[in-house]
Amino acid sequence: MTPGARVAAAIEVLDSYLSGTAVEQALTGWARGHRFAGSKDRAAIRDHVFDAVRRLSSSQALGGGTDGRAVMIGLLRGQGLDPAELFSGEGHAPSTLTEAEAAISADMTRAQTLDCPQWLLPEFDRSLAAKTDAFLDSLRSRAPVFVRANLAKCDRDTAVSILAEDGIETCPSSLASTALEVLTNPRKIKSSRAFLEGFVELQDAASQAVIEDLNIQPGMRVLDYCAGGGGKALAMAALGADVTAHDLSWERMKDIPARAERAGVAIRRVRHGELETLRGFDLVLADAPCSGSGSWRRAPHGKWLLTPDKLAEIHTAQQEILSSMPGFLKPTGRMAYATCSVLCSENRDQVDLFLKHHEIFNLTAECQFTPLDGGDGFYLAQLQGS
Ligand SMILES: C[S@@+](CC[C@H](N)C(=O)[O-])C[C@H]1O[C@@H](n2cnc3c(N)ncnc32)[C@H](O)[C@@H]1O
Repeated sequence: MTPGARVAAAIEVLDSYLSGTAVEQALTGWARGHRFAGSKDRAAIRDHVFDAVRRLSSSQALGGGTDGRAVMIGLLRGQGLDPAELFSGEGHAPSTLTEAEAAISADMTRAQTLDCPQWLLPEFDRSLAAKTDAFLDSLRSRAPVFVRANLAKCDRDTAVSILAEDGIETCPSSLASTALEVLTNPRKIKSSRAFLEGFVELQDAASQAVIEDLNIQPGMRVLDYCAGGGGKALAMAALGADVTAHDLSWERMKDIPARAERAGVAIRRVRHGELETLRGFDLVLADAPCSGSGSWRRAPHGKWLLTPDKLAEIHTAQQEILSSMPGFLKPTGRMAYATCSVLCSENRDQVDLFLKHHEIFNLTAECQFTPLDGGDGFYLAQLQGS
């Protein structure tokens, strides 16, 4: 496919997305109907689409409309390119720009310039103060890819060498002692020997930093209360913790056994109803459901899907999770509350509310990562009873 034909394909996918189809589903639907497209074409189309979703409001303003064609015109303009070069009308490229399309000059609001839903801007300002604009701007670009060296099988230098055998160049990240930033061939990771034999796992560097901050010791009994696919459970098990994984949804934990086997670690899974029988953990971690605002570089559709009502539901779930954690701790145990969000309303406000109703607990440590540190945005608060 020519570069112009790839843009035309991205316009089709964006039209489907903008009419309500989930972005992954819109991409898969297009690929099914165009089996001639090779993997490089599909990757290029995917990149256009995700770039456009990251920059949706500025692209719509710069393209002078709300459909896929306007978004792609605006995206190219926002990237400093001349859309007329790809909108050539030749072959399968999109038709040439109309006079009106060529003449658009946009006067954007701050929210449009930063590609932030207008209603969320005050909460970002409250949460990040002077860093808000730089943070929101960082969400407009692709996220780097990181892997975690699995200390249960190798050290970080060995992981670098094994990845290099498959042409995957990496460099150490300063965010965590296990983290490697992938510099070349990120799409090859899942088929590399390093991944298939469990020497590395895909995991964001800030996620790894959160685990490092927990100071896990071998033999520590840890409950991963919101384990999901097990990213953090695996990282803690690799440090020698005795990990029990729990999630409201059993289905979400279905990959944990295979991932644990590949990593050479053991993780026990418990169903929601069985948890009441388990007590006395040294550490209970809740990597709570959240808006995902810290990872919107990676999952940019999240920012356009969030509504005030959905955020309110998330707050309620976070409060309930925090309140149920103390029941699983041993008397001197520690609670760790984490989100991949940078919003105060999901982080410190939740912790303050918990502390107000649980006076014997103290906040012993707190940290907030943002994409300006290199990885995703992540919040961690640690609490201990007195
Ligand atoms: C941010 S994800 C966890 C990601 C995971 N810790 C990882 O590192 O891969 C949040 C998880 O919380 C789960 N969850 C939502 N509400 C819950 C609740 N009330 N109790 C326990 N888990 C819950 C969701 O099903 C989801 O899997």
